Amino acid sequence: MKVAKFGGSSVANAEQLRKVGNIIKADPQRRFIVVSAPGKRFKSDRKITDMLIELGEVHCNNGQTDEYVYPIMQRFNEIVEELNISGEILESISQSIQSILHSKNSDPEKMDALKSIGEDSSAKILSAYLNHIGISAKYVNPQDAGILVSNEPGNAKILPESYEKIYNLRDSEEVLVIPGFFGYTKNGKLITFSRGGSDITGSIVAAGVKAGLYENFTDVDSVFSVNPAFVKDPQKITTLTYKEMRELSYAGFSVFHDEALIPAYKDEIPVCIKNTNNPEAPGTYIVSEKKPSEKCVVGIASDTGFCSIYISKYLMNREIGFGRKLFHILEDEGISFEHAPSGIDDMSIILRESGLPIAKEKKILQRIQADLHPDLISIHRNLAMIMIVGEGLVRTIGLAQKATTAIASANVNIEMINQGSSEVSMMFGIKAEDLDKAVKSLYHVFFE
Ligand SMILES: Nc1ncnc2c1ncn2[C@@H]1O[C@H](COP(=O)(O)OP(=O)(O)O)[C@@H](O)[C@H]1O
Ligand SMILES: N[C@@H](CC(=O)OP(=O)(O)O)C(=O)O
Repeated sequence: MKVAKFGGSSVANAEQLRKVGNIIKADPQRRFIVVSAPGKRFKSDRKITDMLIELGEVHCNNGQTDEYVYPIMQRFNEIVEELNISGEILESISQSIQSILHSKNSDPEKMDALKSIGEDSSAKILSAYLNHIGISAKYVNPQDAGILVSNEPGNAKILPESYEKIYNLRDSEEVLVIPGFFGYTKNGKLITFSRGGSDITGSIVAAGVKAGLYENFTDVDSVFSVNPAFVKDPQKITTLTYKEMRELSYAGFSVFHDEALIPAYKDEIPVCIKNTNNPEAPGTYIVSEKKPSEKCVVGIASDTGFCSIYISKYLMNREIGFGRKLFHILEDEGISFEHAPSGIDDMSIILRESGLPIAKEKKILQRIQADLHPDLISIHRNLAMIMIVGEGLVRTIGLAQKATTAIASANVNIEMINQGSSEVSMMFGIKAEDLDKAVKSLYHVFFE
């Protein structure tokens, strides 16, 4: 049996949902369906989740919400009308929104509940549509499915006891349609995963029901070796290992959530990324092992929005506890970091800029100054990270040189390199404004 997850682009409108219906009909093994909220129908369109977040923000700031509810209901109205299914679903979506807005819950609780409306409504609409076209289907709320999560609003983690309950879903005769992106705490509180988290739900359900395959339907034929925003028609990847995909998705391949691999990986359930608009295309398989290939690099991922804290102190290497004290300050201030390359007298901490807002900067610098007495400390913003990924990296001679030459030939200065901490990846930090030319040059050297 298979779990099929359909992303926002696959449920964006009635036309897309008809394609989803055909895909489910074409394979009786597709028994567990996980859906996202309606996504963008065209480039400048808005995702329903973004509209719901905006509604939540207006509500929490005591603003007038009617004009924010209206366009959300319009989108659902259009879908329901075009699919010719019962208008009762619309009534229940509208009631759910109003009861959240009028509840006595805290703002973060209301926000997560509002965010879940997109996925929840998609699942109700799809299950009604499947029945309409003759497929016996049932909507299942994540609480009834057994998806138990930690109490971290907007950033839930699955609780291990969930899997046993999810296994019981196998007994169902009907196709089960489960909304992605959220679960419930043991106390029954609704909590969402991080953004893009419907991929996580799909993987959890696949692991729970012990599926033979987790299909992740999106709007591209495969995972490409580089983000198609940088290079036109990049090379397709046919097979990736879990390790490679985790590094790539963490470093910017937004096609699949980086946290979504773990549940599938633990149970060795293969994942296949497929295209709803072209389901015949073979897609990309993510598996635990693959045959060694002549290609040592499978992908080049990149992302912007990073900054670094650079600290220099003579004899840092001999000062016992220096690193611990520094990390303690970050922990104390609730700041997580991504990388921490260090030298004899120097250390850089790479963070997401969102984790170190300008307002916090002064306090952090003061605390580091007071506790660690560095010779020099500075913060560099607007950085981008490029990650070169491949299982063959460890056994390839001259790869770092090839990469640095490619970046140099694009006339880009490398701010930092992190190699060796992961066996399957090599990281370069550069100025964000140089990203486009550096990635193009790397792609040219490794793939063209
Ligand atoms: N390396 C990559 N390979 C394929 N797609 C990528 C890659 N990097 C970024 N993407 C983007 O990911 C998009 C699909 O992810 P997403 O928008 O989350 O889809 P969905 O709406 O199905 O959840 C693609 O349209 C593509 O623009
Ligand atoms: N709708 C949620 C969760 C999700 O996974 O969406 P998508 O499948 O469109 O990436 C979000 O936008 O974050």
